[in-house]
Amino acid sequence: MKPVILTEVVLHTIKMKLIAPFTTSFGTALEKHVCLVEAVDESGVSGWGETVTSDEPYYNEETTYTATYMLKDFLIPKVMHKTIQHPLEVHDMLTFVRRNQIAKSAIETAIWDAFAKKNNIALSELIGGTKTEIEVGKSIGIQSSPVKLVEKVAEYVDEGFRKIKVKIAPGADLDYIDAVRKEFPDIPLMADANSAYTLNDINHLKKLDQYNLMMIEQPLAHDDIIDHATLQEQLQTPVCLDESIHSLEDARKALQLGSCRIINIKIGRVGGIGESVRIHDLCKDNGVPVWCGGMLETGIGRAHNIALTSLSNFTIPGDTAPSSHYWTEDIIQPEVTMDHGIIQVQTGPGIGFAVDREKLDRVTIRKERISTAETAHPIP
Ligand SMILES: O=C(O)CCC(=O)c1ccccc1C(=O)O
Ligand SMILES: [Mg+2]
Repeated sequence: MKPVILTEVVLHTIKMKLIAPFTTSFGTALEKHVCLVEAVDESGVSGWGETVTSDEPYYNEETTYTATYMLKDFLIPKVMHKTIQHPLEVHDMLTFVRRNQIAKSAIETAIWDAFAKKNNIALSELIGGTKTEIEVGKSIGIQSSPVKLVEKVAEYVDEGFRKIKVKIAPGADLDYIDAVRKEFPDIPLMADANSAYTLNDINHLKKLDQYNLMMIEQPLAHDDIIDHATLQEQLQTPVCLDESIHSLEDARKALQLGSCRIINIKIGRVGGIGESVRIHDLCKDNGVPVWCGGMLETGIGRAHNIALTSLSNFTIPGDTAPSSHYWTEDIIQPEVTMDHGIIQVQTGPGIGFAVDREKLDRVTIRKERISTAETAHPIP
């Protein structure tokens, strides 16, 4: 296959308003700033990536602005003008910078898209995806009351979503789940705590076992895999890890310790598509199912998620809901749409969606071009 050689990277910083506020145990998001990374190959082909960051460092330590800075001063200079034989090489090229996985993922995913487009192959096919369509779930933020939540769940079940994920936090947990289960005894239902509990809450968390949940996602600290193992031993409900898994090594250790029975793979959180595929394969070899989490992405991040989810061990519906659930207008053509809870995997080259330049320009607040590998810092 033809290698990629980047001659220019364009950073499009955009601001988009969410159609509705999204509340988790760490706060409420009303709008998002993201940096879209356009990686231009010497052939003129552009590949696209997205910093799936939040505006504040509450989910993890990164923000859109820290990610943009890391990209400009360290990560892009490292890959600029290099001959990249295959995008699987990019992960290791970027390990000279510690952590900053979302920033790394933004340029890594752009290179995957550029490489796939240059070689006229769908991203899904390039990574070994076998599914032609994927099942989708809906992640629902914390609502003002259990009644409100039940209304929302009813709406999304009617729309055809294959899984309902409810955000929980102390004070908004058992009553909420109880109300949903009473109304919907059989739907695939799960809870996501975003690290809102500690092991002191173990007896409280055990009460969730009566609701036949598919899993509880990240109940304990964002940086923990030890206490999660203790909790999993005492819970019937499978524990799923999100925040705690940043790499293949983290996943290996969590599985070895028994910290979870399911892993939520987010491309941004683990530093890109290469590492996502490796974690998928490890889980598959160990009989551990995975699913693709969401970060309220624009169409670009959403497109990467769809391609990734085409891998065979993504057996649980993900959080990749259609564009219209987040934005009045997405920046890709066509937008991501869903039919009875199913999204078709794109078959066109790369991510298979085109960036709508006109719509992009309307939400752009800054545009910077980088074409040199020179920086203020020595790059090893
Ligand atoms: O994109 C979606 O719809 C899922 C949103 C979601 O749950 C989420 C959004 C922002 C930060 C963390 C999370 C999470 O999965 O924990
Ligand atoms: Mg989560």
